Amino acid sequence: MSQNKQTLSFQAEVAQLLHLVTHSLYSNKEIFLRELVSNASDACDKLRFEALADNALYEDQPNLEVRVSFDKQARTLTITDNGIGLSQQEAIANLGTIAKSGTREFMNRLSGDQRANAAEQGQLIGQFGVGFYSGFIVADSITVESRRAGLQPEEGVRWTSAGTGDFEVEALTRPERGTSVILHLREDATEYLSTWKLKSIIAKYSDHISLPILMRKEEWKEGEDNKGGEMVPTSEWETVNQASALWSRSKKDITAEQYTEFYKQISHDHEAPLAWSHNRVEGATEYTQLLYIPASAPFDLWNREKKAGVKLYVKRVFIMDDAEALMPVYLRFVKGVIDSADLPLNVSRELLQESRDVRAIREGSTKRVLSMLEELARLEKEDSASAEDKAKYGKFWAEFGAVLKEGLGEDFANRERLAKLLRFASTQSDAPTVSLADYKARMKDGQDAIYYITADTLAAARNSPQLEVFRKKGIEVLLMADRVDEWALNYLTDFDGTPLQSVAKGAVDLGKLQDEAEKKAAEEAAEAFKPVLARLKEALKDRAEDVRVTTRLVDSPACLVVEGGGMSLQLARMLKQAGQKAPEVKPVLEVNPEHALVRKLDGSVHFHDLAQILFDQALLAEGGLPEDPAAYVKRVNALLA
Ligand SMILES: Nc1ncnc2c1ncn2[C@@H]1O[C@H](COP(=O)(O)OP(=O)(O)OP(=O)(O)O)[C@@H](O)[C@H]1O
Repeated sequence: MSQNKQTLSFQAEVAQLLHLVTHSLYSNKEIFLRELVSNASDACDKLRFEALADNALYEDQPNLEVRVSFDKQARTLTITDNGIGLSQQEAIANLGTIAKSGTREFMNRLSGDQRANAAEQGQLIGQFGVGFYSGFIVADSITVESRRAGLQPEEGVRWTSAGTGDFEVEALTRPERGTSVILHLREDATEYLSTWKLKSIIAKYSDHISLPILMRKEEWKEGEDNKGGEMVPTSEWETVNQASALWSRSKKDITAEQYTEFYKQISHDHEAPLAWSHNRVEGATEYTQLLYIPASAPFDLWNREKKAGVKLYVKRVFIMDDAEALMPVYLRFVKGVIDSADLPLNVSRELLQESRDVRAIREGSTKRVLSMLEELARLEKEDSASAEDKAKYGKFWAEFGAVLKEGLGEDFANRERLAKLLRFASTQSDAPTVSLADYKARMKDGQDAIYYITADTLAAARNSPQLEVFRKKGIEVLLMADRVDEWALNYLTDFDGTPLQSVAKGAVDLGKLQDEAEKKAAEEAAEAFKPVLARLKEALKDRAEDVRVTTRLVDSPACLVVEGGGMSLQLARMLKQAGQKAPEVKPVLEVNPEHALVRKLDGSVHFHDLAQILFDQALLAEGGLPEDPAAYVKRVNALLA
């Protein structure tokens, strides 16, 4: 035993993960090869990238490749790459902890659902893949031998583990750069000691990998002593995948399965995408884009700092993951690859921000994503579309609609296209399926605005007193409860020539929707109510900007509104909750002179208390809280007693 051998423990999460991998039944064992080949390919990408700055890293092996081989007697399967390799410290750090976010998500899912039985857990592993640790699905021990590019041959490392709590590392002399992952196969994994089997798995999962994957050629060997013959490996290697980056191939040569498999590989998503778009763009800026719309939102979608999902390549050379300059923030859910023919290979993130080519790529890609979404929205209404296709836009909207709305404030150039993609719930539709065009088509004669209300929840929006008169007159109101709505709607003042109007802002003007008799009655009521209004104003002068008579209420005594250009009470509350500065909004109290409680005001000895109650109740109905809840309760109780 070498003197420098050390035994180290896995990070607790890794030990937990390995326990799962080795103790669950697994429906899809073969994914281990996909994961290991993908790591090998990533390691080659990293070498190519580092070598841009230091060509010597190629040493005497400029052709990057992955080799897959096996030894039937020893029961080992080996995946070797001549990529970047690992130093001893890197082996300890990277193979002893959980690096990738996909694996973390997988762990979260499992711990979030303790009821899942072993078989279901196994299925989850199959769908997600757990990177390097997938090797333990088929191996009872794994040896990794590696040497980092640029280090001396004697600075190699051997890492060994039986997939229990710990692993060993020792120094190794390894002349060739790169990594070999040697799997010591379990009894029940003998099937992977077969060229045919391995080739078929590579064809299924790894065909699009842009590097050559090599295996030994086989030849027929007659059996001795009348025993049957068999195929045996020769010393010659052959390439067993297409070895050209998927996106660089012609569309017509790529099947839907290949597009889907590629998506799963780059996104770590186990679900098939909703749509993709693959184009070669020519002209002033040349690039290839392969962009996908996922079917489900990742757990961290709300994090606007979250890395974008688009990988940047320059002439097939991988440059960086998460190239945020290539996609606007509001399209951060899009996954894919952009391969530029114009950018310099040594482009940095900083340079990307300033590049005119990148701006052109971002604009082109944004348009492409919007076209994909428009196509999904079109299919939703297309009679001849399959049920699955029809459901796609609804699914997209449920997962990503709120993020797309950010675009209204972020991407002025595409605002009109975005507006057409919006969907809302409304007083006529519980499901968020109403487009602004649908709404317009249903507008009443004489209606000259698109009405909407924002609230903390859909239920609060639906039950808001502000809607009463609209309901009475059968006018549809869009209901909005996404946190982003209020902000986003600031940027959308009209749709197709019709203004959008919040029913909680400004005096309600139903314009031509009110008949003459109604207008006259309202004016008379307001006139008769003037003295009471004056007293209300005085009683509430610290709390309300103004008090006025309204026609928007039918069943409720009062409601709060803000003046036309002001910030809604709901947005002000949201900002406060988020710890941000919000201006003090003094709302207007609108009262319904027809309501019994309001009529009671005149001549009541409790005038002051009733006025406060009226205000507090309007605040409650609108989703807020009285600033002094105890005082409110006391006043109500005093009147009830
Ligand atoms: N063949 C390899 N060559 C060099 N480094 C490797 C190799 N395989 C794994 N590693 C290192 O081990 C780390 C952990 O690998 P693992 O497959 O668990 O996650 P990952 O590859 O980081 O995740 P992702 O698949 O999202 O990129 C890698 O990030 C890499 O640093």
